[in-house]
Amino acid sequence: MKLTLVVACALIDADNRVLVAQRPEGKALAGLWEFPGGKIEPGERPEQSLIRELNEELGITVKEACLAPLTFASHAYESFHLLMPLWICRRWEGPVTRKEHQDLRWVRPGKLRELAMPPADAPLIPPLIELLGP
Ligand SMILES: Nc1nc2c([nH]c(=O)n2[C@H]2C[C@H](O)[C@@H](COP(=O)(O)OP(=O)(O)OP(=O)(O)O)O2)c(=O)[nH]1
Repeated sequence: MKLTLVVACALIDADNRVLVAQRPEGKALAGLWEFPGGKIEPGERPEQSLIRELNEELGITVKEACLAPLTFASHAYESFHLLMPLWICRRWEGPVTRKEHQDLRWVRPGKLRELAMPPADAPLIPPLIELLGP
């Protein structure tokens, strides 16, 4: 089984809402709501990858010191096993802008279950509710 490492981030706003992004048409899991992030490129440290992805996907600049690890997902998809650490971030520079996704939404953690998310993401919701409230 191929192990795929993906880095992801829950951006958190002043009202303790979390940013979720709708995956583009034509990609795997299209239309599902995910945490911004992506695959690590060769030679990158995970935090560097995440900072790059957040800039490419949302147009924001994040300092490494503003990323805090929260939890991780480990999920067997049909063709690979996903290992996905999730960081949280409350501080960034620049406006959050939709660049690659179909749509962006700020949602209370307790509402995440109402969104269609990738199956790997379900276990990430309780730690967010624990941290931020429902
Ligand atoms: N960024 C992100 N990816 C997720 C989440 N949940 C989840 O199962 N994934 C999966 C979907 C993809 O298989 C993989 C992320 O890869 P990606 O979005 O960078 O790449 P992709 O599938 O578009 O494929 P590629 O064209 O870049 O090769 O992780 C999530 O919450 N955020």
